Amino acid sequence: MRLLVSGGGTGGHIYPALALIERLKQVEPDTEVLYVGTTRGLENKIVPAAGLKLKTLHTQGFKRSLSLENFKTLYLFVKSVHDAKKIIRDFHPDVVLGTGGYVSGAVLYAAAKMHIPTVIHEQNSVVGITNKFLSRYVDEIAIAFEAARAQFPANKVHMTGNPRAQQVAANLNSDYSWTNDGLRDDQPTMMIFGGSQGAPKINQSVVDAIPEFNKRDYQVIFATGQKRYQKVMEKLRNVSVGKNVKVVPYIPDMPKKLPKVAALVSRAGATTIAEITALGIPTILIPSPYVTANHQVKNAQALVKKGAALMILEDQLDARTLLLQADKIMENAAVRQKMAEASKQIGKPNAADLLIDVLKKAERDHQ
Ligand SMILES: CC(=O)N[C@H]1[C@@H](OP(=O)(O)OP(=O)(O)OC[C@H]2O[C@@H](n3ccc(=O)[nH]c3=O)[C@H](O)[C@@H]2O)O[C@H](CO)[C@@H](O)[C@@H]1O
Repeated sequence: MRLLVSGGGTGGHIYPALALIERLKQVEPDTEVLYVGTTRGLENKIVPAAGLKLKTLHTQGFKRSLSLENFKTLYLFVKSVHDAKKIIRDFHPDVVLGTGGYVSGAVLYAAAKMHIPTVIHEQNSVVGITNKFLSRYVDEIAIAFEAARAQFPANKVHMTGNPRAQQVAANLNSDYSWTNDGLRDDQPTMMIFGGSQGAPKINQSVVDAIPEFNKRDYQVIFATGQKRYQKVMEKLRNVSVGKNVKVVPYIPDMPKKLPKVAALVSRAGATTIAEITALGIPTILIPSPYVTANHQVKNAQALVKKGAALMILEDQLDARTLLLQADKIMENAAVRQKMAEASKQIGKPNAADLLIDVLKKAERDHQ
């Protein structure tokens, strides 16, 4: 299959696309892929690192209020659609897949206008603005939360789950050793990160909790977010960081590390949730309050209701609440076991295969 993929901005849109590509190449080794992203997003780092060809377009989001910037956004959209058509003509894909972010709006719109089979993947329970716009034009729509179904034209929707789930599930027997990070393999390890970019309030709470974490019988690996690392390191200048705590800017090889994690503290982004539930990782979710329609709280509640996760709302987050919940999970293996079982019940470990079926359907129906 010649597949053109577009999705960008944050890891939550990029990793599902990469997971799908990895699986497609396994089942169809002669697959050719081209990735189209934005000039500024995380994809500029992650996509070439995965050995894929990347082309970029210059796009930006609409402001919700009336603003002159919106004229520029409109201009950039029209120009991006024009540039996307050229990229599509040169690559001549069999199918075009969009995984969200403004750039996929231009690319999928261009492809639909050129009568090329199109599929979008929505990772969230509340549909993103780009996918909502595209839903009129594309052939098929794949979702990961049942709650998204009613927000799309019913005849196009397929429940697939998030392909990242299948990718991490395939690594279940990872032989990763924490000694690579200066930690030990004989202590339970808690991983902490605030989504793909890090989160200031989570970072501050972890910094404040480090003197206590130093005394625990468990380990902590904490990713600050690439751009927030310096700031955290400045705050830690006068704090001693114990041997059982490791602070890094970003964790690039999650599929290898996640199966070795005893528990996780994270935002409630859709892709993180797909990973947690595919592996059954007991988690403390701290939903981002800065997202459309507070959708991370809805994502998180789906797990909390089933006993698969605990939740701390951001306005209640500090070192004390974090430590309280962390100890509850990390100091009791039976609690972790129960949460893990509940979590696995929600997981969709064959999501990539189901999405490939949808791509094939779009291709077939065009013939
Ligand atoms: C603030 C915002 O708009 N967040 C949205 C964004 O989240 P964002 O991209 O932050 O979050 P997600 O949780 O969906 O995905 C994060 C991804 O980054 C990975 N990761 C994270 C940290 C790290 O050090 N290394 C690493 O590889 C995680 O394993 C995961 O695969 O897109 C998601 C999917 O549309 C939405 O649900 C989120 O609400």
